[in-house]
Amino acid sequence: MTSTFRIAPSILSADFARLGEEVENVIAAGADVIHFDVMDNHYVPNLTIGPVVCEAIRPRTKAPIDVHLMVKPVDAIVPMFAKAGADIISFHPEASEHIDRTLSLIRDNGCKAGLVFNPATPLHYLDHVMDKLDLILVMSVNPGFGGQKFIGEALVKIADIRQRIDRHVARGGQPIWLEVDGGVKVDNIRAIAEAGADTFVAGSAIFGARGADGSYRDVVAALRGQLEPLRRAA
Ligand SMILES: O=C(CO)[C@@H](O)[C@H](O)COP(=O)(O)O
Repeated sequence: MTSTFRIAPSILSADFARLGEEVENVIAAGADVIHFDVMDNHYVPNLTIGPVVCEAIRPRTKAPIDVHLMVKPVDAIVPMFAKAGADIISFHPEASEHIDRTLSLIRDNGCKAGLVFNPATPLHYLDHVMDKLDLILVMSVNPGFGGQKFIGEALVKIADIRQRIDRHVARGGQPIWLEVDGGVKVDNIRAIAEAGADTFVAGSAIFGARGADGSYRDVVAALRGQLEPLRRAA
């Protein structure tokens, strides 16, 4: 069990007309990471935001910007996001012709590198690249939209990846974040953490729960509160 947990609001569910303010508000509310969903209407059936938006929000926070690329092909857009201020860039293995090369490209551009697993993507893609990973993202919904229901089978995959990461670290490997994205709520975050995740993306659960004071403090505190007993037990 890890003692470090990170809350990563997905700005896909934020008010895009006030995006800079929304980024500042969730970080002020106690979140750790800004999760930035990039969809191309090709790899996934939706279209969202690109490097210019990343560049626009970069000055609004010192928190890491965690870019989740749901695009195909991947490589051409990596340097653009690095230049726009991304800290972490992750992509789907099915969307890259050369996974090892794309991971190197991300790190060579000064960012941390992540690989993303859809609900039906097999874990063998991890087999030869653990040394090149800083983050593994498990999708607990099919990618493309916020507000979907958590797919329970993801817990099995999280537990499997947790074992792989722990074995890797025990052999002297670098730390790797284990992030989960899709349908994460106050009522399931503890079970997700118990399965082995340490980083939790939440879109509708956070941006749909602005408190009476106009802030996101209560919902971020409620998510963290669910994790507190695990942190003490670690
Ligand atoms: O990448 C995606 C969806 O493709 C996610 O980041 C969603 O934006 C999460 O939204 P919620 O399920 O938390 O509402």
